[in-house]
Amino acid sequence: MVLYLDSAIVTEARVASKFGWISGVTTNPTLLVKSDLSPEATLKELSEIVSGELYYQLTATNFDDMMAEAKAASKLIGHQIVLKIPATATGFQALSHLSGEINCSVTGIYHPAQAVVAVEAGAKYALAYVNRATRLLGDGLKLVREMAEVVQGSGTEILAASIKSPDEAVATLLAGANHLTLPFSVLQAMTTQELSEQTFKEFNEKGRGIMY
Ligand SMILES: O=C[C@H](O)COP(=O)(O)O
Repeated sequence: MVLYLDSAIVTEARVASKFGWISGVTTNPTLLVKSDLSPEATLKELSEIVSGELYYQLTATNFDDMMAEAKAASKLIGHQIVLKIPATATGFQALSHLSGEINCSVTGIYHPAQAVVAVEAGAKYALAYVNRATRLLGDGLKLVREMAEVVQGSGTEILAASIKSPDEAVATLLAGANHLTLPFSVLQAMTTQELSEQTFKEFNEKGRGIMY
């Protein structure tokens, strides 16, 4: 399992990369627009900050433009790129042409059948939007469970996104997701528990180590 930061804010990526346990950054058009820099400058900066994978979501909607955008993004980001390709008929066609040369994921999956096509077209990752699917379909965890079952044994792994809390992150992994991408606030929240803070305060008040 790996954890990614789901953000295009350069300062967040800088802090998260220093955590030491974040394997890359996922972006999408609405995250990129929140950056102070242009999408190109943001992606360039992120590629320098992050040592692992950097996800870029295609915005083109026809096949030829998707291919051109994929090549431009690949040139800009380099070997760290993972393309996020929309789960549409044209997207799957683009995926089958691109997956031999660039690491690709399929994004915006709302039905396990789309995950089956993602496998056949060569996706490295299939993305489930957990919270969004719960809001739109009633049960995002069921979607994750079914996707995990249909891709089992293939070369495609489930990357879960749209996760709003540590509880939802854990439930998503228990439902069968292989990897998670999380907003900065959720990553931070996952490190902090009031009881842990209290426990170590108590130890340190009652005893001492070699330094203090
Ligand atoms: O790129 C996908 C995002 O993680 C979706 O998250 P959201 O549903 O909060 O926009």
